[in-house]
Amino acid sequence: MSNLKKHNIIVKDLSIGYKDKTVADNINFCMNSGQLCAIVGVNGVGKSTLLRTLGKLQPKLSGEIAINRKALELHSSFELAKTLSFVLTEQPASKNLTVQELIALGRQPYTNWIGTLTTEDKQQVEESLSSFLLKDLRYNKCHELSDGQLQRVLIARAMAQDTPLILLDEPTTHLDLYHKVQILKLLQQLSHNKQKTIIFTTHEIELAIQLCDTILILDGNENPSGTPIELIEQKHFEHLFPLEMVQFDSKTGSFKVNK
Ligand SMILES: Nc1ncnc2c1ncn2[C@@H]1O[C@H](COP(=O)(O)OP(=O)(O)OP(=O)(O)O)[C@@H](O)[C@H]1O
Repeated sequence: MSNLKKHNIIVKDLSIGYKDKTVADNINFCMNSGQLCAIVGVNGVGKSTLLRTLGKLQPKLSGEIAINRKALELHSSFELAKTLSFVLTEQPASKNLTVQELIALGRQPYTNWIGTLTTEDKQQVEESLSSFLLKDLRYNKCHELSDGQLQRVLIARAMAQDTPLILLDEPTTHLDLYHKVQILKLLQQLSHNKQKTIIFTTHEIELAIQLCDTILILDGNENPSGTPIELIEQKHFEHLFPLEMVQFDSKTGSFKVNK
């Protein structure tokens, strides 16, 4: 079942990008278990590239990424399947499965080669269905779901995988404000109640300020990280967007358009 040990991910002097192109460098942060963490920054600054690098979906250019004090590249695929789960916004495959079947796939790292679910696996699937408000939808096909419902299913599958680290690429895209808040609150509960480290990329900076424990701002320079209050006090949100267009109000933690 859930592993309540303390876990962390530490990144030092990380440089990310592609063969002939450095997308971002000078990335340093530490994120601990029980924390909901957002990666924010303008379009194209490298949020998804960083998330994919943290998930070992693409190689780093240089620097260090350590999960539980062990370098990411030294974790075997088998070990990583029990250490981190990755939730992508677009999930093309598996939409013909029912909600329950898709969530049960999260148990793959623990099952035998024909995928037989043990009592513990079934309990974990039930808990995930319940936590993400999916019990009434369990026999629905995934292609019948709304974007918000499908997003909950994909996160529930990651919860069923029961890894200490969960990475999500823009989990609130295409959702209305209510459903964005719903997803982020469910992620917050999961991180706090189950001591997971949950890191997600987002453009919802104001919601991240209200709901996250830690934020990493990719700004192409210092890339500061800290609690929302620390980052506000240090005025890091003020220069995120061109001042003549958008200004940050540190009293309300929100952005205002210059008319
Ligand atoms: N496969 C790739 N090969 C080369 N360059 C890429 C590749 N994928 C992305 N890039 C480039 O890397 C940079 C960072 O892209 P990335 O998607 O990480 O940014 P992002 O901050 O997530 O952007 P957005 O907020 O628009 O989703 C961009 O300049 C992008 O064009």
